[in-house]
Amino acid sequence: MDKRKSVPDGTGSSPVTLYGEFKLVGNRKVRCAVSLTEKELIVQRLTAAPVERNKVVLSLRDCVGCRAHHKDGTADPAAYFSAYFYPPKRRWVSSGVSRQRIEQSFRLDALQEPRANQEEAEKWARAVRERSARQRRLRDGMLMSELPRPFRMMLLVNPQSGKGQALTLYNNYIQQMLNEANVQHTLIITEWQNHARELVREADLSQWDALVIMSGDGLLYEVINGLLERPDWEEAIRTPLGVLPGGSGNALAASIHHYSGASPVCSEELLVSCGFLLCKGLVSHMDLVSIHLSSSPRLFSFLSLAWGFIADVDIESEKYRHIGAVRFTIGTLVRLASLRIYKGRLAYLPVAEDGNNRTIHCNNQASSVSPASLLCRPSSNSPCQNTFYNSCHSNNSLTSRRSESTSSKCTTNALPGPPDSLLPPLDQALPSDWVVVQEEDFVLMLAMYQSHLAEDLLMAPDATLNDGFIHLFYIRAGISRIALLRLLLAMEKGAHLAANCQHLVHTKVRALRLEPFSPKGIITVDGEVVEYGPVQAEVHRGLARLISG
Ligand SMILES: Nc1ncnc2c1ncn2[C@@H]1O[C@H](COP(=O)(O)OP(=O)(O)OP(=O)(O)O)[C@@H](O)[C@H]1O
Repeated sequence: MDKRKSVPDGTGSSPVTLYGEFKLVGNRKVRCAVSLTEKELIVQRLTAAPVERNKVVLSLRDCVGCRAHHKDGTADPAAYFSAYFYPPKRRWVSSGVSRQRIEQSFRLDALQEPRANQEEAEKWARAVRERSARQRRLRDGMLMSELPRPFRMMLLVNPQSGKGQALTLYNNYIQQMLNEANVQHTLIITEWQNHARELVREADLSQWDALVIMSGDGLLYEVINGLLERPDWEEAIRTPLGVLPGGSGNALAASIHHYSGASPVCSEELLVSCGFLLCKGLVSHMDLVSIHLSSSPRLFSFLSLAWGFIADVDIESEKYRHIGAVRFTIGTLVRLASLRIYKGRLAYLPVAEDGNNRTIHCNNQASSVSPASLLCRPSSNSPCQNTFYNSCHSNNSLTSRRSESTSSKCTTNALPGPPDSLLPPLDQALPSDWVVVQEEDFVLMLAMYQSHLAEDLLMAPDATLNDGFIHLFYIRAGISRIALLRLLLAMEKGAHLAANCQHLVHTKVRALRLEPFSPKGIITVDGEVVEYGPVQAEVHRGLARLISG
């Protein structure tokens, strides 16, 4: 059966390493010539019709799994093997491409002995799996790290996320894909806010190869913060994370879909795409950003920090949650109708030309620091004269600011998680190499570390998973409603940066500080409301690991 021959009408890209002739499951009358190369599974029906019409060539890059099986409790001596593919296919009704499931199942009955048929089926299933794993690991000529097989996954599903359909989506799409890929998973349905955070804070992580959420971005925010609250945070945050879109925004899911090189898709197609990437199990590093607020503990963020128009729309549209992602459109129109100006002070540490930024001690002296050295208290002898405070408020005496700051502590050091080497305490003046934005009237401030802010908002088109940048956007006051609407519409395809709008500023930074002036307002981190008031942030390049295909 295994004749190891070249198939004369193969694709010619690589030689056939395994060949067999089997019956097609579902149509036993049809026999097929099945050839396996290093890159493809080629199935050719042995009928009189012209060859090209009878041939299916499936790339092993698109294969999530292959298994051998037989029919229990029957006298049938045959064995079977089934391979599962999710190739990108052109849509029928609209332009674009989405992944669609193809199963190829074969019946092996050439031998009398059921055991011999089973062994042959297992040999094929193993060969398909091994070759598709090799194809997965080699992406763009680069060797990617891969989760072990089979991998054990904790899958946290928020039944309330989005339109409340995450569990149904799991049942309809994901369960089957995970079984096909032989991913062992334990399903945990979250029951209250912070349930996921508590679970991962206490979990025995040696039991899991990956922690995956099926929800909106809020549940991943909980998982990341839960991991970084552990005493063993350094090891814990290395646990590969995964996302399956089940919320209304699904920004990280849309970002990893975008990084995979795929074109925009609708929600259910995004779910299949992310399910496929999850089954492939390729792991990359992902940037995290530490966030300091006045009196709350330090937080970690994987997506965004927002103030002004976008934060308001996100939170004010919560009341339309039942209608899904359309809530953002309605929220945008409502807020546009009564456009607000947000007053505050914004400063940032730009990305240095050489790509490196100096680090500071708590006393603002520039040098590289060890975590232990950050345990110091801020010095009253700061050498930095051109500070955030004194450059913006010349009537505020530096001395009085300094006396305030000497009472503050470097709060990061008492907590688990990496120390922040670029940030002085929040109530202390900023170093001289920070840029202070001259304007103090804004329509919005948005710091992004991934490409998408929502499924249909490509905010930072050139962002990558671990570029080490905070992509800082702000829109100055004075923009007309119509110009703002045009910008927001352009964001859908990431065209806003080319729109030449004088009011929009985009820059790449390592750290930032925002000090809103109004006593009330909304600040969001990864779409979740946090304490309103002064806030600062620093990026930690590649701190987390994400299954991203
Ligand atoms: N069973 C539950 N009941 C109520 N809230 C929950 C439950 N499980 C999780 N949560 C909370 O729901 C909040 C929203 O979740 P999530 O962000 O994942 O969904 P979403 O808001 O619909 O999606 P998106 O952020 O994409 O808009 C999170 O803060 C999470 O803590």
